[in-house]
Order: sequence, then C-alpha cells, then structure tokens
Amino acid sequence: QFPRECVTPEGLRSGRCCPTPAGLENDPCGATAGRGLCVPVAVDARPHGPQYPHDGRDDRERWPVRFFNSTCRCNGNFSGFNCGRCRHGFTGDNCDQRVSVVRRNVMQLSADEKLAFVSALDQAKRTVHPDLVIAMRRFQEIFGPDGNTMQFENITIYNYFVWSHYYSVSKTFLGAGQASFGGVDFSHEGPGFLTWHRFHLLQLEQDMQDMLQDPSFALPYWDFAIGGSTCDICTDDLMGARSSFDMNSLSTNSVFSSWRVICESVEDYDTLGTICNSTESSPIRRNPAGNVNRPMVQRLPEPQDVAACLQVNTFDTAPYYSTSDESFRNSVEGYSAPQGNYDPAVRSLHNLAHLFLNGTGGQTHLSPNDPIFVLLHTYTDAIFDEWLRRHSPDSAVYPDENAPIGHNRGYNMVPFWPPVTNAEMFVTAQDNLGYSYAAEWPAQPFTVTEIITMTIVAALVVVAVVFAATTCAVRAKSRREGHQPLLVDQYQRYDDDKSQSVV
Ligand SMILES: O=C1C=c2cc(C(=O)O)[nH]c2=CC1=O
Ligand SMILES: [Cu+2]
Repeated sequence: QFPRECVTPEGLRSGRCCPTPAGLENDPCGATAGRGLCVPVAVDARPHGPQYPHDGRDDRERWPVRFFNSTCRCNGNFSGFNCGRCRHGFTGDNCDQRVSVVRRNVMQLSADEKLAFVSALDQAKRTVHPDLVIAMRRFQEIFGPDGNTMQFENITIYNYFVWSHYYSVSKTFLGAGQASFGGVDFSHEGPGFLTWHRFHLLQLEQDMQDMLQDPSFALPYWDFAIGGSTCDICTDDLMGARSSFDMNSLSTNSVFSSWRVICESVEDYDTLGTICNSTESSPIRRNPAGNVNRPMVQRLPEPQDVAACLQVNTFDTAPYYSTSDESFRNSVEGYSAPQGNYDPAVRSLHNLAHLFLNGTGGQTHLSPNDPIFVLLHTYTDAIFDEWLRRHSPDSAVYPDENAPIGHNRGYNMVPFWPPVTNAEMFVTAQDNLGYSYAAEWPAQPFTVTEIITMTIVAALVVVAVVFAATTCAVRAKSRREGHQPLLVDQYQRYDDDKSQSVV
C-alpha cells in the first residue's frame, strides 16, 4: 500500500516518501515545478472509542506514521503520491481541463458498454499496479530475516482493491499462541464506513482511468433496492450468471468464473501474524438468495428502504458504532432499520445486499473478490451523496473524536497512501471530487416545516377565498336590493312600529 520507490530499506528507515514525478529530475513532489511540497504527515490525535482497547499493538494506529512520516502535499489540481497526476475530474499537462465522470446505472448501459466495462475489470484483475506494492508482513518483520530484504510485493490493480479492504478489516495480531483481536474494523461499523468506501472506489476508478488512458472512465452502479430474490445483474453479459452445474459457482460463459480470490488464508494471518499477499486461490462463490438458513437475506432491499434512510436527519449518533440509533450512516450501512431505529436482528440496505450474495461477497475479509462489490458500493456511495445533497450538513456533524479507531473525522483512512482523511471524503461528489451519478431518487417527502407552512398557506388561501366570496355575495345582494332601496325596509319597519305604537 505504498509506492514501490519508497519501500527501500533506506526509504523506510528515513520515514520519508516524497518521490519525484515522472519526467522530472530529482524534484521531490515536483516542488520546483510548483506541483507540491514534501511535508510532515498530520495524524489524528483525538481519543477514539472503547472498541479497541490496545495501544501500540497495531501498525494501523495513527496511520501511517508506523511506516512514513513525510508525504507530498500537492498544489491546486495536482494529486498523487508524487503530485504527478491530476485530481479526479481534471486532466491535461497542467490539470486545468475538466473531464466529466458520470457513474450510470449498469442496467442502462448498452451491450457494448457492458462488454467494455466487464473487459476493463478483467484487465484490471490482470494488470500489475504501476505504482503501489503491498506489505506481506507487519512492520516489525518488514525488513526480512536479514534486515535488508523488504517484505513487499507487486499486486494487480483489482487485487490491490481487494487487499486494501482486507487490510482495513483484518484482526490485530497479539503474538503467536495468542488469539488475534477481532473487535476492530477501520472501514465498517462506524462513521468512516461511507467515507472509506468512497475513497476505495475513487482509487479503483482512477487506477482504471490510468490503465485505460481514459480520464472519463466511470464505474457504474447497481441499484440493489429492487426487492425480490432475483439478482438482475447476475447475467453473463454483466457479473456472471449462476453455473448450471453448481449453484454456488459462476457460469463458465462469464470471464469472472476464471477469476481466483486472494486473502483466503485467515487462519495463517490470525495465528502466524502474516498478511494477505497477492497469491490467488479459489474461484468466486456466489449463490444469490440461496441462504435457506437465513430467510431474511433471501430478498434484496426495497425501493422504499432508500427513501426511508434518506429521511434520517442525523448523519451519525453516539456511540458512532453498529449499534447507533437514528443514524443515517448505520441505516445505509444496514445495521439499523432503513427508518433509523436500531435493531440487532436487522440487516438492511448495504449489509443485506452483501448477505444476499451468499458467498464470497458476503464475507467481509473476502467480499471485494466478487466484482459485484464494486457496483454494490457505488450505489451505496450514490445514496450517501444524495443524503449530502439533501441535508447539506456542516462538516461538524461528522464526529471528530470517540468514534471507533480509524473513524474520527481527522483520521487518515487505512491503508491509503498518500494520507487522506475521512473529512476529505465528507463532501458532495460533483462539486468536490470530480464525479456525479446519473440516478433517479424517490420523491423527497415534505419535511414537517414544509407541511406546516403549506397548511398555513392553504388556510390563508381558504380564508381569502371565503372573504372574497362573501364580499361578492354581499355586494351582489346590496346591488339587487339597491333597486328597492334599503329605505323600503325602514318604511316597513316604521309602519310596523307606528301601528303598534298607538297608545
Ligand atoms: O463484505 C461484507 C460482508 C458483510 C456481512 C455483513 C453483515 O452485516 O453481516 N456486513 C458486511 C459488510 C461487508 O462489507
Ligand atoms: Cu466493505
């Protein structure tokens, strides 16, 4: 999870990772070319929640200073570990040309667009990442047995996407013979769930844009809130149909049936303290709606579940965890009901979509191995973005302390490099991150304030109409009586009076 050129023995010992961009000579972060500066890494120092009780036992604490404490901070639209690339949504030598990256519903792609997307994923599965390498050991063993054999290795672009998710959810190794600690998760069960997966997707999208040399390449999304028990994207022209011979496998007509997963050796990682590497093992397993032991996960979320969660007004609530009540984040993640109420028995929206897959895609340490993960998470990100657009929250609604470790607002998200905080992803995508969604949303129900306002306005209109009608009626009446002046009445009354008044 670091640039290949930084993980030399001297590089790691220096703690400095400020490489020179391609095409420049000995110019860390392209400083001379005005692209950026090599600066100390800022690290979140606020307290985290009680879920992680250890200190100094996990390389991910105060990420990434266990490995590096200096990084490139890029100017303007420059970006990347050496400021050699452009921010998302920009292109050109000076990164001053906007490019539109629109994430579309995968079911609305043409046959050619579907084929191109599936082929691009397969190419990413086979293409070695041009910049990043992964650690195969924890830091204390990273220099190898002889102190000079760095324990990093190459990985493909797509397998890096899988590995980074695994690394963020892996247990804390506490030593041989001791059970590893599993109560830690740097990308789920906390406010960082949405921001972490947002950057995870952004990294893959950028890596694929570079691989395709197409800065407008966009990941599509899967609207999984369709109810029922059919996986509409599980077809051979998309994510692969079910095998006719084995209900847990993919059809051999799909390229994904030849994919092999990584990060399966959890026993080794937990007992030997090793880390997932790029070795591939078994095929993807998937059996949508097939978990007969858990009927609740045999159906996909319903469209109204999305409408409901978008109405939850609070982004997250203490303890900022998978038990949070009235939390939009816990609802869209799927540990609370879509309406917001926490219920330990519930699995909804994102979690339900994972569990519905009933195989590789439902096991947190393995799930990105199933490419449906990409489409499931772009839709989850689209819901996040729609919530941000509707509620326009201040950044302060994202907790800056006491969230589970890794989830505070200022925490550098594990294991991304260069360092990027949850806060940097807590923004609307189109205005800040260079991409948008072509998505329709359920009509936004009126807020209580709007209902009250409309009731008052309606009442005023009724009063005005009644008043106008009454005035007209009175005027019409008086006009009619105007041909028999009012006086007649008075005379009549006068006569009546007179006749009675004779004394
Ligand atoms: O890959 C994942 C698998 C998950 C299973 C649950 C659950 O709620 O039981 N949640 C998951 C999230 C994942 O990312
Ligand atoms: Cu995940």
